Amino acid sequence: RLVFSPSELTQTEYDFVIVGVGTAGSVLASRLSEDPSVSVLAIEAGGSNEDVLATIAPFLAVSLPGTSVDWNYTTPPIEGYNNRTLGYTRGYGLGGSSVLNLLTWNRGSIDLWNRWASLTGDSGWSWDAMEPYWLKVDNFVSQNATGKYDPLAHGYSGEVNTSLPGWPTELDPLVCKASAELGGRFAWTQDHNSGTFLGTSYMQSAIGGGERSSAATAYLYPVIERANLDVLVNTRVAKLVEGSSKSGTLSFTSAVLSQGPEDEGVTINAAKEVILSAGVFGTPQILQLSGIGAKSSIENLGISTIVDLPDVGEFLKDHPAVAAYYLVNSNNTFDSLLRNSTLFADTLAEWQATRSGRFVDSPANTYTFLRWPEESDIYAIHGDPSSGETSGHMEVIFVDGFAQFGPLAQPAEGSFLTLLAGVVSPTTNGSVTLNTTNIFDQPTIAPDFIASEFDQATMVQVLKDVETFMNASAWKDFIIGPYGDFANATTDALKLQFVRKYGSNINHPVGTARMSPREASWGVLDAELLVKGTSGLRVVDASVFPTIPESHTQAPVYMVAERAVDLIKAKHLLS
Ligand SMILES: Cc1cc2nc3c(=O)[nH]c(=O)nc-3n(C[C@H](O)[C@H](O)[C@H](O)COP(=O)(O)OP(=O)(O)OC[C@H]3O[C@@H](n4cnc5c(N)ncnc54)[C@H](O)[C@@H]3O)c2cc1C
Repeated sequence: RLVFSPSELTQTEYDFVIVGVGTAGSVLASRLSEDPSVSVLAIEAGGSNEDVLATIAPFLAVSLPGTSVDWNYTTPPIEGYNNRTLGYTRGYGLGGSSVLNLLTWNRGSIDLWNRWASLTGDSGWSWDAMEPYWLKVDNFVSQNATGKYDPLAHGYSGEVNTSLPGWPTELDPLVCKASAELGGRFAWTQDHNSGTFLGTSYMQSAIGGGERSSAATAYLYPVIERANLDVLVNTRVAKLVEGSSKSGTLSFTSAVLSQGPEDEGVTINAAKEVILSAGVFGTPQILQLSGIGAKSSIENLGISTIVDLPDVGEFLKDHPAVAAYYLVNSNNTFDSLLRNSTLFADTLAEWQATRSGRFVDSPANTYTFLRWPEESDIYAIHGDPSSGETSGHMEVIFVDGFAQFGPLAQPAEGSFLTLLAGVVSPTTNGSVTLNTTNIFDQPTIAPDFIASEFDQATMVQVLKDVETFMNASAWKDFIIGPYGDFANATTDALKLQFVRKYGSNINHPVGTARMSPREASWGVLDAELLVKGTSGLRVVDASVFPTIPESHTQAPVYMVAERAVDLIKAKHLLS
């Protein structure tokens, strides 16, 4: 049941206390409460966004950042981006970021999962071992699209509805044609979710029947009335405190719940485990506030270090990206839709009446992942930071209109094509550190985009790849020419300047509580996601990723959560 205040809770102890009911937290709340003998409390900082139209209609997703469903974080000035600050979007409310993300559905490459198995020393994270969890999550509903996907690469009875684009755009055949014309690194790939995230393909998304499928709609809402599940909203976990000590280790099985900066809070206990699923910024913040983190940084705020784990909040990785715009010869891009309120209202009405039309998709239908060319000397200079040959170094997303991404707003006139270009194997590390001891104050989230030479060189390379792709003759009747400062970014140095001026990110942060082998001196969690040096405390969300996927991140979060459920059920002998 949904609960709005800690005072409405009828118990002070539950078997499991889940902190953050976002993407991973919704999976855990749903799966752990499958066993009726188990009691579960899931605590979410935000509320329910079930009725917010833009969280349901896929095309409107781009309007969600900066609204009440967003945490609205801000970064400090980022040196690599000419000391600009960026807004950093994270989902606030049930379903977390799965409710406002841009829906792209990527499983991660074969090498990504095998690398995680090797880094953690646990073959359970390998591509083969994770296949059952992918099948538990994926419910691919575009079965009639023969030739456009690999039927063997999908699940058909998982929880999240997934599909190919439902509203074809004029760009789709042009992207296919340019890919066929250029071949090589740009060649067509039937289905990235087969395991090789390289080449050009149709985008698959977490959409079914023209609506977003989120962790909230797929996992949480269908079970929210279970008698053994309390979902407490509008409440933050301010910190964890030591519960009774088990087997000589420090047991963090009590959580302090708070509804405002002045609220002293109430304490709730977990008989079995506290599971942190507060996301890549919330999880390290709670750990640090609880005295689990780098001694050198938390003691500055007067917090006593209970477990000295220097990697908490470190190794923040995200995909830097920049938008390159082209003016196009067309009246069909979504530019006219955004400028014409009658057309917009009619398109919305069509979606509301029949779940059809342009609003059934996010604004992109096709994209490409690329590796640096084999002959490039980048490998000799920097090595290969990607997971391996099934993973890319860069990505380009094709958007059929002017997508506002970064500081440029949609011009008053003209039709556009946006190429969102970025690095998917960045080597730059950022961090999340506390500013104050209050959970209601934002921590410092410093992604430090393009600080490394590899990331700078790769941003330049992907913009060259954009030009190569757009020089294919397939575009000759469609493209008028590059728009704005991108037209003048004709050298490597000017391209880097362009990135510094307009670069942003694609909202895929991971890694702030990395898993590692239990005995390793690095990392925050062991391979079963338990916080090192503690008992009864686990982390399950994007912060556990030991490396950044060279693809979009939500499906791996769902898969990690599904495996975590099995680990937890096995440990506590649950059904
Ligand atoms: C704008 C945007 C676009 C994206 N686009 C894509 C895409 O197209 N494809 C893709 O694969 N991925 C995309 N992503 C990334 C993807 O959505 C995330 O990787 C994934 O959802 C993260 O899941 P999570 O469980 O780690 O965190 P979240 O889903 O963010 O969940 C964390 C939850 O914890 C709650 N919380 C935090 N602190 C506390 C606290 N102290 N107490 C209680 N609750 C707390 C939060 O409110 C939130 O509900 C996008 C993300 C964003 C923001």
